[in-house]
Amino acid sequence: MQSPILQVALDVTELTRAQKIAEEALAGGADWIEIGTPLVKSEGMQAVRALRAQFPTTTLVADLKTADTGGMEVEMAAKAGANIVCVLANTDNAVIIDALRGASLYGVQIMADMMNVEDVVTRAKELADLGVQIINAHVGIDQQMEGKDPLDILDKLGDLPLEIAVAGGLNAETASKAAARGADIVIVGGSIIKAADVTKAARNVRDAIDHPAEGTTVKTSLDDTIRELLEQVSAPNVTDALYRKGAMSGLTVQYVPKKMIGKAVTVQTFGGDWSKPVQAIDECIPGDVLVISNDKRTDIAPWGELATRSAENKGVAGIIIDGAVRDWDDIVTLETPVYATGIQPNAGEPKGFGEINADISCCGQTVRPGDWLIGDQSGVVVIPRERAYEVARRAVEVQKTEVRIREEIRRGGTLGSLSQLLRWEKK
Ligand SMILES: O=C(CO)[C@H](O)[C@H](O)COP(=O)(O)O
Repeated sequence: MQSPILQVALDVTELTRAQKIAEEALAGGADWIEIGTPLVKSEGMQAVRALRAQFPTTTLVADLKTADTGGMEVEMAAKAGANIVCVLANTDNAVIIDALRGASLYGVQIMADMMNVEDVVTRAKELADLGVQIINAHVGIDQQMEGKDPLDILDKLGDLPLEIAVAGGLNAETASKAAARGADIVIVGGSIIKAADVTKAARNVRDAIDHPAEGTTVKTSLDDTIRELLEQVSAPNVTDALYRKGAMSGLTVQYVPKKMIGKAVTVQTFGGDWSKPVQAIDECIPGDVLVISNDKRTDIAPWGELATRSAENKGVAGIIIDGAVRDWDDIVTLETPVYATGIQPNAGEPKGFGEINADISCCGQTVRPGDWLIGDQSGVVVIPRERAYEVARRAVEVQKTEVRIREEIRRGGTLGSLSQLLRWEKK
């Protein structure tokens, strides 16, 4: 079986960074270079021209995701130096036909991106009949964050006698599976271009697709998957993934012996009444986070060392109190993260006011039972339970992007120059 082509997608917004990444990816065994949609939107056809000048003989793919003016867009990309132009498969046939006219006039090929196509087999056959040369079984980046898998599309297209590309969050392991399932072109973006060592990451994928293997898939529960993803990231990564939302404020008292990740068990109590907070410990399962609203009272504590010890016995991942905590000298000898807005020696009476597992307001955020929390030395971020998987996936992408930027800073760049900060100021 012939090895698939490895196409590396330059999904960055700065041309100078893209050029360096392309050079490193080719050194690691990439065959084709894709001018990714973010790059072409940020830099225009100049990105294609610059990469053509830099790599005169490399196959360049312009991922325009054309949805209209097929011929015109293909002409622009072809004249700038592209060999293959990507159009959206679910656009009207009029666009595809015009793109194909342009392609034949300027000697380039058309790759049709199957994102959002319902019946992929029927559409792929139609496109092939129209003359499209390459079908891309693609799951877009936002779709990946919701758990969609390009290998499912590939499986449906696998038997068709067409040139098939596959893309969408592939890494060495999944790229190898794609090769084993017959992909002709394996397209990889993030897991190569966000690596500190792009050459090594490209080489890993190259080796993986040169030796295709199905491997074994271990099925894990959704909660375990979310937890595994959040283990890889920081609280700042998560708030970035939430477009700078979700951070709790005022948690100036922090004991963080380890990162805190877990689902909320919420408690509303009043004026230091420690009855509901202590009862809530018994409602927790290992890995939960206790989130307590003391009605913003920092003059009286509903939580202390004995409660923390009890929570630790139950495997609670951490405690957050919008209010005061006491016994701090002892709490800091334990192993459970505790966040609070104040320290105060006096507790209230255990009268039983309040509620367990109601929606509460805590440190500027609404917290509902089952929402996810991540806490580290930077603070605590709340993740709405219905978006937990998606946000965790996005946070991992934020974290991966930082890996590469960190490496570029290590090589002597500055954050401002690398990201061309001034260019992004709102005009
Ligand atoms: O076309 C794209 C996004 O629309 C990407 O280039 C493609 O999905 C490959 O990148 P990644 O491996 O990061 O998903």
